Amino acid sequence: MATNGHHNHNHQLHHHPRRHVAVCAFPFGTHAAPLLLLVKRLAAAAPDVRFSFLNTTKSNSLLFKAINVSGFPNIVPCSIMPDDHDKGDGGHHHLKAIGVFLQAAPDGVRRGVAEIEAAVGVAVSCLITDAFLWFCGEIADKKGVPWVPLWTASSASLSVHVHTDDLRNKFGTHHNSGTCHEKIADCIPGMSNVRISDLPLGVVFGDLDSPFSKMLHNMGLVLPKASAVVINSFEELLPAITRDLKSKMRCLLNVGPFALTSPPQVESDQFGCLEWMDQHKVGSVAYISFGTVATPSKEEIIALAESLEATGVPFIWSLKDSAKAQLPLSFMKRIESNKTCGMVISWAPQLKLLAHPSMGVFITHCGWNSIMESIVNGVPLICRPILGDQVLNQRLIESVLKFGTGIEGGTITKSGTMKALHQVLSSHEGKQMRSNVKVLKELAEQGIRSGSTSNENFKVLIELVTGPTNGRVVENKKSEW
Ligand SMILES: O=c1ccn([C@@H]2O[C@H](COP(=O)(O)OP(=O)(O)O[C@H]3O[C@H](CO)[C@@H](O)[C@H](O)[C@H]3O)[C@@H](O)[C@H]2O)c(=O)[nH]1
Repeated sequence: MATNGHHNHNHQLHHHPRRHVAVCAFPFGTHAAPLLLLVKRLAAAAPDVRFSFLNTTKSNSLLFKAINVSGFPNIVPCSIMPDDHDKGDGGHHHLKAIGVFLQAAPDGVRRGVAEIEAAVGVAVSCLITDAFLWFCGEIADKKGVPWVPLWTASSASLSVHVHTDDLRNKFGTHHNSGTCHEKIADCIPGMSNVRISDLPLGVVFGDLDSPFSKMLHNMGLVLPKASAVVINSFEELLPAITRDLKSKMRCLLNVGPFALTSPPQVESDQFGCLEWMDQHKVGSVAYISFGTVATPSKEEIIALAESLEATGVPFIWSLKDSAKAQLPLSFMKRIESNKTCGMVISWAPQLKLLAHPSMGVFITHCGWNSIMESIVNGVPLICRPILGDQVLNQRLIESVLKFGTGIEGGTITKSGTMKALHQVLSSHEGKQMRSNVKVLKELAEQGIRSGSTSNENFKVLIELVTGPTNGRVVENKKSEW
């Protein structure tokens, strides 16, 4: 394992920090970014506490370029986790790389923590980690310090993992979702609209023995024992699920949406998207992104391009260069000769785009960060989930929160997408979706006002992480390690 040159040499400030918190990231997908944003918020509240950000070299170098921590000498990137071999294609390589990382991670964390303790000369007094790193609970417990995992997705998917054994007991386990897919996951409070087929792979169907499924199962078993589980959400969004999770956890802290409470400060607009948006009518533009992990098939990319061409809906499409090559030549020629019809770019300033008045609809894979960002900006969705929690997220959006629609048949076809675009942008139903998401936006904003839930939860978190707690009992239940 390589220690890197990232160690901070600002000895004046850090020779004797009051406390030393180890933060352990999961280096795939959009997991490390929300963790660093949370740490920034904590570091601002506790400038005399040092936060050592343990991660792989590759992830840390991308992350600390994307998120500016220059005003935070107490956040120190420590690239001492086992390095990943992420090919970033969302397929087999990605899962394999995750498996390799997960296998090496427990030792990596133990050694990493010992290294930073030796380097700083102050013992670690709290472990904040991605929830996927479930084994950190035991590491923290052995050290006698709090473990504070961050769950980066929705409370609904968290609940599914916490209730995995209940689901398996009731519905059995299956090779695929075919045999039980229309059944309702009603053994989980707040899930009366969720079908078994909406659950992530590896819970009751799929490969239950893959390293990823096992990790999620183990995580669901140990999270209730964590000192506090932190979520990028707000309690009012899914109140029944929140209530149930609170009854199962020692402490559950919704401290989001991060898009409001810890927005990233640098979002460069190198392609001039915002000026382009200025030229379009209010509520008219479609923004398209499928996140950082997976991309739809070539056929779907072509069908999406055709639907945009046929409808004439102006668009900004964030698409990796490798996938851009799959777009039809005629489509590329059209957008090159007439820039106002749309742009295809490799990375968009998503939050700023969603906040722009011209934004009309977000065609999304339903990653949780994207969903929260849509809610805080009041943007309705067209959903094309691909993996993991995304199908469940689509179900919540369509049937519970009601601010978006799927595409007929579940995959992108020209006619299905044209229909969905019409529905969201031009129909009465679309109007209703827009007004529903505005209500959620308002709830999110209320949640972060002083004295409200997310804000109060953050205060509890600060006390827990930076202590001393002045006798205040933070948890609802005693530890059962
Ligand atoms: O051009 C782009 C594309 C993406 N983003 C940002 O990238 C993030 C994407 O996050 P998300 O929507 O959550 O997608 P993934 O990166 O795919 O997220 C992974 O992690 C999420 C949180 O655990 C899960 O919900 C997803 O299923 C999983 O794929 C968001 O903050 C976007 O604002 C940009 O800024 N510009």
